[in-house]
Order: sequence, then C-alpha cells, then structure tokens
Amino acid sequence: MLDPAALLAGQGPEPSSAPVPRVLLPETAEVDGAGRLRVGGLDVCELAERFGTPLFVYDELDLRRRCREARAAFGEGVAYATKAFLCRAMAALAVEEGLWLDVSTGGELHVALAAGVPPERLVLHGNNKSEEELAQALELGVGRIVVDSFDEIDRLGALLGRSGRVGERRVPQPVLVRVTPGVEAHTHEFVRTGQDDSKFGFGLASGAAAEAVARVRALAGLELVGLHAHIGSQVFKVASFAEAVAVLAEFFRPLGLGELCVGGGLGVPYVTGEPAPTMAEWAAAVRGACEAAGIGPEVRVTAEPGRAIVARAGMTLYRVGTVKELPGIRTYVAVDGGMSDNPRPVLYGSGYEAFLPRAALAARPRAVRVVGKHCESGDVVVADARVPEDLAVGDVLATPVTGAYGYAMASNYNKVPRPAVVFVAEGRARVVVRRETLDDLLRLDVGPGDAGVA
Ligand SMILES: Cc1ncc(COP(=O)(O)O)c(C=O)c1O
Ligand SMILES: N[C@@H](CCCC[NH3+])C(=O)O
Repeated sequence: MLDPAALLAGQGPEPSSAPVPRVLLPETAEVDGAGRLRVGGLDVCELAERFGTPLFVYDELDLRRRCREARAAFGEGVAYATKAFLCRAMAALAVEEGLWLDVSTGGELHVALAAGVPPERLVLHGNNKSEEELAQALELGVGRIVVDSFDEIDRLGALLGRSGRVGERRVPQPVLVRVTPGVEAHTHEFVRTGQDDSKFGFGLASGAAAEAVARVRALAGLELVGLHAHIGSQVFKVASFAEAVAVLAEFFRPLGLGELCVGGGLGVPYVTGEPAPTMAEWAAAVRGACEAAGIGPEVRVTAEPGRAIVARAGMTLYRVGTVKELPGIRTYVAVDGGMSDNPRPVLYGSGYEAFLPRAALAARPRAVRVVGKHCESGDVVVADARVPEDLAVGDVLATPVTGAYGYAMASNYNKVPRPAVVFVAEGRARVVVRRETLDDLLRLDVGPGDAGVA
C-alpha cells in the first residue's frame, strides 16, 4: 500500500506516460472513433468551445452513483459534506439521491436552504459557530447540530434559556458531540483532525468529551443523540477509521446513545496507480470495528463523505496559452487558470494528471510542468505532468479528479474571474454556476463615486 502522506507531499508514483486510466475519469467517459473524449454524451473539447475555459465539468451520473453508493453503504442519515463542492444544483442532487447535507458555516447553510433542502436533513458543523448561526439552526430545527466547544454549549444554553424553547418551535434539538479520538490518520498534516492536538472537537483523553456530554445533557432543549468523530481527509487506510471506532467505543458504549458518525475523509485516487477503498469497503470496516467493539446493530452508524462523492465526477478544462522550453531545465506549459481554481497543489503539494481530450488515448511521453497564469512561481497545476508529444498552444488540456475542493476553494487572486461549472448528462449540458465576469470583480468594490455603502 502506498503511503498517502507521501503522495500528498508530491512524492507519489512515477508519472506515467500511458493514457490516463479509466479509474481517474468520470463514469460516463468514453472515447470516440477519432480518439476524442466524451463525458455525459458530449464532446469535451466542444464544451470548452461552448462555455469557455477554465471550465469545471461534472458528470451528473457519476455524482448520482456516488451518492447512491454512500446511501447503500451507510443507510439513512449519511450526509454529503458540502464543503467539497456546493451550489444549489449539487445540494438538490444529493438530497434527491437520499443524502443529508453537512454544512459547516452559515454560508453553506444559506446555499442549502436556497436549494430547498429540508432543515431536518441538515447537519450543522463548525468549530466556531456564531450565535447567529446557532440561533438560525435552532429556529429551523436542523437535523443535527454537532457541538464542538464549551463556548458553543454556553451559547446554545443562552439561546435556549430556561424554558428550553426556541420561539414556537418544538424542541429538543438533536445534537452530536464531536470527539477527537486521539488517532492520527495517515494523511497530510494540514487535513488531519482526529489527533489530541486539534482545534476541532473535544479530546477523549483529557476528559473534555465526558464533560461536554454531561453539559449538553444538563441543558433543557438539547437532546444528545450520539457522538461524532472525523479523523481527517484523503485517508486511504480504512484501518484508521476502524482504529478510531475502537478508541471511541469505550467511551460510547456506556453512554447508551443511538448514533455514531465517523465523519468523512475517504480518500480517492488522483494519479495513476493510487489505490483507494470503495465506500462499501469503508462502511464494512467501520461496521466490523463497531461489532468487534460491542456497538450493536441498533446504533445508527453514519458518515459524511465529501471528496469521495464529487472528486472524480469533476474535471477541469484549460486552454494552453504558452509553451516555454528551457533547454536542459524543463518545459513550462501555461494554462488560463491555476492556483485560483485549484489551490491544492500549492497547499498540499497534491499531484494530478493532465491529458488532451482531443487525443484521449494518446501516449504521453513528454515531461512538462503545467502552470497557471498567476504571479507566483508556486502557481503549479501539475508539477510533473506527462502529455502527448504534439501538445501545442491553443489545445484544451484537462486535469481529471478536480471535483472536490477545487471550485470550493477557488479565489479571485490576481482578479482572475472564477470559472463556470457545468453538469453534463445524457447529451445535455447545464450551467450550474455561471462564469464570473470582469464586472463581477467590481461588485463589492466601493469606488469614489459610490455613496452610502457600509
Ligand atoms: C467534519 C467533517 N466531515 C466531513 C468532511 C469531509 O471530508 P472529505 O471530503 O475528506 O470526505 C470534513 C472535511 O474533512 C469534515 O471536517
Ligand atoms: N481542502 C482539503 C481537505 C480539507 C477537508 C475539509 N475538512 C483538500 O483539498 O484536500
């Protein structure tokens, strides 16, 4: 098994010059007689022509199948972690496919509500929820609030008062207590969350988790229904989840609670040769660990996958603008996006593949570095890419597996407008997030002629 920490640090397997393997492409990807890639029944290069570049293209069938897989693996209550990618179309799709939604800020909550998601299917997260966010969650009656700090418990207590009522609303409000089990997931340190030294949740070893349970139980208007633990993201070893369950079980069993959420974090392959467990294997490992630890089938075991739902369904299309050959050094292929649409290489040293959708089955012998258009040397899209020999200025270049934490973490750095996002299915494309315009860049800008804006 490869060490995913090494992969995230950019020391993964040698870049392959073979065509991008199927496992990195969305479900409906197919190659036509001319070698051109089609997704959702549409020619990918034509999508770039029609909608412009950079462009995020999501295969709707892939998204739906991953949601169904999650639902089949974990059952009712499994939530899609919207931080990975959220717009109204995505929220609606996940709910249509039977998932709940994990929202971790008032902003994500706002988008989910705007998509028509019923509040009882929402799980509110956050290590620093504001009074406004908590008040809104209580008024709406969200499905779960995942309590993360003593200050939050105090805030909830103040909002509920002695009556334990919120306006006219029926309480109690179901809550989970987030516990850090002291397990170090094998992943990049920036995305590890289950260790004792963490800003998230209540430590088990320190006794904070036990105190949190007692304080939540003492509050009128809150109903403690279970525990939550999220050990990290892009985790490949299901044994890490099993370990977390084993550690949590000692604390969980005597509490007599009916729900245990193991968070999200299932890893996905980004580059050739990366192995990743399926959602079913993940769920089986978690259930096996529950059984071994004496957590019976009456307990609802849930999860919150984000990346595993949306990563592979999405790919980014760029247009090649310049090719700069530095003899004896390397070749730079610059595209019309970069760290503003995919900050993961800069943040975590993450690896990606690159290929030409006009020649999807072509060998990729040419070693290049794909870079963006931002004013930073670190603005790298694919550090060690292999591309076809005849790649040229004007080509559409695709990076697969960009559906998670790409658009979600996109920025306007260098005043580059954010790309559009399209969903494709059965020969039809629909824009679900429109491309930002240059005027959008001035939307919040208060100029000398604009009076009276706070
Ligand atoms: C509490 C919680 N749940 C779910 C997720 C989703 O994680 P992933 O996208 O790795 O599945 C995260 C992010 O890592 C998280 O912090
Ligand atoms: N943004 C990170 C993952 C963080 C997960 C959020 N809890 C990534 O792209 O890998």
